[in-house]
Amino acid sequence: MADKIKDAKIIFVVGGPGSGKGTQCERIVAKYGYTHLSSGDLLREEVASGSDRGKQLQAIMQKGELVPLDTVLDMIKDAMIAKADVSKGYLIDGYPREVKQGEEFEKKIGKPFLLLYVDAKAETMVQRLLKRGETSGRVDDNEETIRKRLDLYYKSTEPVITFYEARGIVRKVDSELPVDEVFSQVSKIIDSLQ
Ligand SMILES: Nc1nc2c(ncn2[C@@H]2O[C@H](COP(=O)(O)OP(=O)(O)OP(=O)(O)O)[C@@H](O)[C@H]2O)c(=O)[nH]1
Ligand SMILES: O=c1ccn([C@@H]2O[C@H](COP(=O)(O)OP(=O)(O)O)[C@@H](O)[C@H]2O)c(=O)[nH]1
Ligand SMILES: [Mg+2]
Repeated sequence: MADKIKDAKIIFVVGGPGSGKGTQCERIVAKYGYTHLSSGDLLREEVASGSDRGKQLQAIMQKGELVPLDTVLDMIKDAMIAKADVSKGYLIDGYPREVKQGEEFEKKIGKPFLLLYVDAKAETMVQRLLKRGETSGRVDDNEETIRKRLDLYYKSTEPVITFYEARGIVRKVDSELPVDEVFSQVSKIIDSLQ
């Protein structure tokens, strides 16, 4: 089964909470036809199913902490295999959250050719998430949890960017700009690589 995705084209999309990863991924899907897999969305689907595992996940996410690495990786892998026959490539959104997750992904699945780094200022991210929280229904879009997600992002996820910089596959976009302008930067990057 895993053979099906052995040579898949993979893009990691990394950035702080509310930086605009999901927004840019939607645009990439519309233009390039990649399969969008958001690790956070996969986890929220499990929560919505009402399963026992979902209940445990919700408790972790509500606190802004990280779900165990193997759980997330298994979900991503299953979702990739399910789409293998129709996929031109995969956008893995919000993953890896820590260097170890990236290493495990590469051992079990494959190597990304690009890490798209969606960069915004902390205050911008907080404001966007508070606004989103008015309608998103996400248990983690509240001020207290947003601060924790942000702290964890700087502590655990930023080192992921440094790790892949050494490999020369990181490209940064400035997501303080309007969505269209950010996407224009994203398009140039993807066009130059494929
Ligand atoms: N002004 C502006 N707002 C944006 C931009 N990108 C996203 N937003 C807004 O910011 C909020 C968060 O965007 P998402 O795309 O959900 O961010 P995310 O990085 O996927 O966030 P998480 O799912 O929390 O990781 C949304 O309500 C968007 O409307 C941007 O480039 N410019
Ligand atoms: O690989 C992942 C992705 C997400 N999460 C959990 O899911 C939440 C929401 O993640 P998402 O990427 O949707 O949003 P972000 O925190 O980036 O705003 C995080 O706070 C974590 O609790 C996790 O543990 N591992
Ligand atoms: Mg998202």
